[in-house]
Order: sequence, then structure tokens, then C-alpha cells
Amino acid sequence: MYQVLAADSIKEQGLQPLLEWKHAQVYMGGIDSGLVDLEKVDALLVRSTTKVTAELLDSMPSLKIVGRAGVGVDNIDIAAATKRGIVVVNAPDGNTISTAEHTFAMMSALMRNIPQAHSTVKNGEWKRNQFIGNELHSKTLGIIGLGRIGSELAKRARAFGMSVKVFDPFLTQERAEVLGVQLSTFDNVLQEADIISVHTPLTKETKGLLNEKTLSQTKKGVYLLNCARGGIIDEMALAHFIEKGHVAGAALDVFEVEPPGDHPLLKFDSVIVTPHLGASTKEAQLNVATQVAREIRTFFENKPVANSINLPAMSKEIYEKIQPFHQLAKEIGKIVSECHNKGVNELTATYSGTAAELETAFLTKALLAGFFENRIDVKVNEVNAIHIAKERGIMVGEKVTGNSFGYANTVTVTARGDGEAFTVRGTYIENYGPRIVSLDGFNIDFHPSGNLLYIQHMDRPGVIGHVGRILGDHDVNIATMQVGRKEAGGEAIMVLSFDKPLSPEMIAQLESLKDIVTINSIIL
Ligand SMILES: NC(=O)c1ccc[n+]([C@@H]2O[C@H](COP(=O)([O-])OP(=O)(O)OC[C@H]3O[C@@H](n4cnc5c(N)ncnc54)[C@H](O)[C@@H]3O)[C@@H](O)[C@H]2O)c1
Ligand SMILES: O=C(O)[C@H](O)COP(=O)(O)O
Repeated sequence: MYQVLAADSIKEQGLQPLLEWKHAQVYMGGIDSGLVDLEKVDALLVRSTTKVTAELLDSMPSLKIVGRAGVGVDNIDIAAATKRGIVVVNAPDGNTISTAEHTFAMMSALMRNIPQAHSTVKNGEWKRNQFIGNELHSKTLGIIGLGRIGSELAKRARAFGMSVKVFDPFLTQERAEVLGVQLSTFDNVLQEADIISVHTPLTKETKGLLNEKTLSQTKKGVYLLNCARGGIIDEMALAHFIEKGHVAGAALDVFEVEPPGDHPLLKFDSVIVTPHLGASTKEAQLNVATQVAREIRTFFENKPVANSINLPAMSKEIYEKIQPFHQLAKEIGKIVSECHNKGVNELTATYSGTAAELETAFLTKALLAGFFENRIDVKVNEVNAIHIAKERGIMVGEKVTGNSFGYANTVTVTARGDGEAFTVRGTYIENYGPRIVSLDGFNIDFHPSGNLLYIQHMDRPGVIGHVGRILGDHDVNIATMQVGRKEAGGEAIMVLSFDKPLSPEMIAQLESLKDIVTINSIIL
């Protein structure tokens, strides 16, 4: 039973996919609520309030997935989650419309002094001349960041007769034309816009994007909007530019620190604010909770998640194609690790045929997960595999070749270290399954599953018989057996499979046989 903690105020109705699932137990309450032992929590759901720090992650050793019921993941330490192999998913488009509508409402309210006028009427005043506003029509709206929310805002602004200038380094001219906006430089947006609205994520690049220097490039009398993330507009610089009358007003839904407390920006009449309400509609909250609950269930059902921040996103169709190779790569990784039980400082994966047409980076991560499984204590998966390899000084290489050795596809893994190399090659045969077709240069053919024994021995008469006799004496049934050799009388190998693993005593007895070089047990 998966233990799921839904912290922050997540809409219960949206959690239906988890609440109705017999394998999940959902607790709704804060991190400190004591409802559930944090050490046992498998999935954590948050909005922007809970700060998912490295320390919090460390206090949750069973945690496998963090779901953000919303867009921004700047409250989650993604690097720390990735290092721990914890998948992070979000609900990227469930609150787009609500946030675009809120931004538009803030813009209208700012231009017509609605909150200020509202307060005076409530106080018994009637100051019609004090609140002369500005039309939106014919004004230039500058949008910085034309993603989901920026695009929806642009559509609404155009419907109100505004012209829209946009800066987004990742936007194509084609998309700009479809949306009827002018793709501009950052400087041009600053210089030409009557109103500027930021809609980027908060990153190293966007923190303080509007600062003392860039604000000085804006038109005198400009209005600013931030319904994205506190910090994209430098708050102290904004206060300074309002103070000196350069910025006419600002509408803010977000702050660097929330709640902002006794903030200098709050003392200006021309600054209107809301307490991070962009996504706070019934519709958006139902959407994001449902999206993230579905993702968490999908993840626990071992199916591909669509909106992971630290895993490649994959459609169901692609997943179905890649899944058999994913399993094969993981098994090869384990076989390499067990058969070549030595120090490794380089792992190279080579793909051919239909395997080479897939997302090979994902397969390489799976092979690393298999390779590390029995080597280190940390749980390694596709999320943290590359990080762990780097940390352990293992160079990971990936190649594609046209040589499929007569198969429709191959996945070949070579481990190198201390002047030695060990190679395992496998293939996936449609309607038949995965096969290992080469092991340390020996041609062989076995199904990589169950309890296997890899025996290297000298190719002498009687060796196979002696092995069979010891196993027989212990009443062990050999399920399958494959042998391979390069030349008569030289080195040879045997791969045997059993219904249950052999005991260490049995393995020791086999190792003591004459002409046995090494024995490795592999459990797949
Ligand atoms: N106030 C709220 O309640 C609320 C609700 C939802 C989202 N948000 C925030 O709104 C922001 C946008 O969300 P979205 O769903 O539109 O995201 P998105 O990823 O769809 O769009 C972000 C856009 O910013 C662009 N961008 C990135 N770096 C840039 C840069 N340096 N300069 C210019 N453009 C840049 C990207 O190319 C992308 O087009 C996020 O910060 C999100 O957290 C706030
Ligand atoms: O990034 C987001 O999705 C918004 O900022 C919404 O945050 P919230 O879930 O805390 O309202």
C-alpha cells in the first residue's frame, strides 16, 4: 500500500484517482501534521507553500515521487530529488487559463484603479476625479516569456485592441505570427511597452530580469505586472522606480518571500496586490490536483509519466516500443556488473537496428540502474543514474552502429577498468523476448531472467558432468543450460538457470572443482 501525503491545500475531489485506488492510502495534512510517519511516505503532493528542501527529502527515505499540483517547481530542490532518484512531476497546464485571466484582471484593475476606488467607496467617500484611469485599447503590452500563460494573456490582450510585443528567446517567428504578436528583442520590449507583464519561470537567468538597469530602459509612466514568480522583478528596484515616479504602477500576485509582511512596495497606492491567487480557482485546483494524482498513480503502476521534471517524458506509444529494450538494457547492466565483478571506470553502450531508433539515453540510464543495483547502497534509477555514475568516476559513453550481427537489433555493453574489458550483447526478438547472445566474446543464447549461474571454466572433458553431479547431489534441478567456447581446449563458459538461487555452500563446492575458473550467481 503506497502512503501518499497531500500537503498544502490540494483539492480533495481532484485526488480521486488516488482515493479510489486500493493500493494507495492518502493523508491530507501538512508535513508537520503527524498524520503519517514521514519515513514511510512514498509520494508527497505539494503546491507552492511547502518547501521541499534537501533536508525534508532526507527525512523521507521511502519517498519515490513528488507531485507539484501546479506549474512552478522552484519550491522543490530538484537537484537533491534527482540525486536521491526521486521523480518530480508537475501539472503544467491545469492552471494556465486561471492565471492568464487573473493577470488580465490585475491589468484592468491597475489601469482603472479599481482596488483603490473600491476602498474609498467602502469608506463612505465618492472621489470620481481621483481615479481617472487609462484604456487598454491601443496600448502596447510587452510580454516577457510567451509560454502557456503568456500566450493566453496575449490572446486576451489582442481581443481588447492592444498590440502585443513579446520577448522569449525560445519562441519561433512562426508561433509569434500564429498568435498575432510581434517577436521583439528584450530591449525593444522595454523601450516600447506601456505595460510589461512577466511570465517566465524563476531561474538563475530570470531572477532580477527587471532591475535598476533594465527598468531605466522602460518608458516613463510604464506599468508592471508580475503574476509569475516573486524575484523576476527586483522588488527594491521596483520600489525605487515607483518612488521616483518613473513606474506609474504595478500589480503583483507574487513576492520573493510569501507572505511579504511589512514590505516597502505595499506602502504605494499605485501598487495593487493579491496573495498568490493566480491559480486559485475551483477549476484550476480541480485540474491540477487531478493531473498530479493521475501521474502519481501512473508512476506506481510502472507506466510512463507525462510531466516529469527530471525524467524524459514519453507518450504511451513510445513507451510501449521502448519498454522491452528498457528491460533488456537493465538486465544487461546487471549481468555485466555480476559477471565482471571488478572495478569499472568506463561503461559504453552501443545500440544497433531498431534499438538505435529509440531514445537511447533513456536505455543507457536503465543499464546504469541495473549495473549499480547490487554495487551500491543508494537506490539507482533513471533519474539519478548519470549523476551516480559521475560521482563514482565512471565515464558513460553511447554509440550507434550499423552492425546488428545478423539480429534486428542489439544492445551491447562494455565495461572497462584496470586494463580489462567485459562485453555483453543482447537482442530483443519480437513475440519471443529478450536474449543474451554474446558474453565476454563467447557466442551464447539465453533468456535473461530468474536465477542464473555464470561459470567460466577450461574446456576439458568431464567439467560439465562434475557440475551436474554436485547439483544433482543437492537435489537441484537445472532448468536450462547453455555452453559456449572460442576454441577446443581453451576457455569456455556455461550459463545455467534454476528455479531457486543456489546456496553459497553449493557455489563454494562448485568453485572447488578442477578446471573451474570463476563462478558468478546472477539473480534477474
Ligand atoms: N501566480 C500564480 O499563481 C501562477 C500560476 C501558474 C504559473 N505561475 C508561474 O507563471 C510562470 C509561467 O508559467 P507557464 O505555465 O506559462 O510556463 P511556460 O513554461 O509555459 O512558459 C514560460 C516561458 O518563459 C520563457 N522563458 C524562459 N526563460 C526566459 C527568459 N530568460 N526570457 C524570456 N522568456 C523566457 C520560456 O521560453 C517559456 O516560453 C511560471 O513562473 C509559473 O510558476 C504562477
Ligand atoms: O506555479 C504555480 O502553479 C502557481 O504559482 C500556483 O501556485 P499554488 O499552487 O501555490 O497556488
